[in-house]
Amino acid sequence: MNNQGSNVKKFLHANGHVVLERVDNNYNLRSFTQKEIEDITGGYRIVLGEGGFGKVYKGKLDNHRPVAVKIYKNGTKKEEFAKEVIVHSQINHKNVVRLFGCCTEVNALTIVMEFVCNGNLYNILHCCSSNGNGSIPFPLDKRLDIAIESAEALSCMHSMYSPILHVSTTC
Ligand SMILES: Nc1ncnc2c1ncn2[C@@H]1O[C@H](COP(=O)(O)OP(=O)(O)OP(=O)(O)O)[C@@H](O)[C@H]1O
Repeated sequence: MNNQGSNVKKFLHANGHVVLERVDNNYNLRSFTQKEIEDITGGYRIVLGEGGFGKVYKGKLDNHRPVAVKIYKNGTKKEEFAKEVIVHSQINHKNVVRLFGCCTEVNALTIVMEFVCNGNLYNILHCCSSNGNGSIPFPLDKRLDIAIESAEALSCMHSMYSPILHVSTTC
């Protein structure tokens, strides 16, 4: 583990001990500085969306891999952030975005994760496409596929050593 990686480890140990007592301690996350996050997002140019904890930006790693970068609001508790990072880092499932790393600098708490290219599920389910003869609702068989795949991901998370509680599920 490089020096930066050990910074993340120290941060998670200091702030996430309640969760760490309940999960395997096997996270392998890259550590980013605030400056690197600025570079990855090209100066926070493209906003993908916004959730309860902060804004999500599109970014690109140095190997050109596209990523989603979630910047937590100032005032987010370090313990809350550490808990999310530790739990997310434990999940290894094809239907859950992979966590690549995080920034633990003061007032710059950020996670860097796999980018999902098909947009927001809410829009897919609630916005109809059009074929010129009126709007076409998203097909039922595809809705069922999404429901099944989501349930598989939730089931995997529930089967983990540390039970995961969901406040919201974003797909
Ligand atoms: N990995 C990703 N790839 C592409 N877009 C994403 C990704 N993660 C989030 N987004 C976009 O950003 C929006 C907000 O994401 P976020 O995770 O903050 O939502 P949330 O689950 O409502 O938030 P919170 O957990 O903070 O309440 C999503 O609705 C989606 O449009």
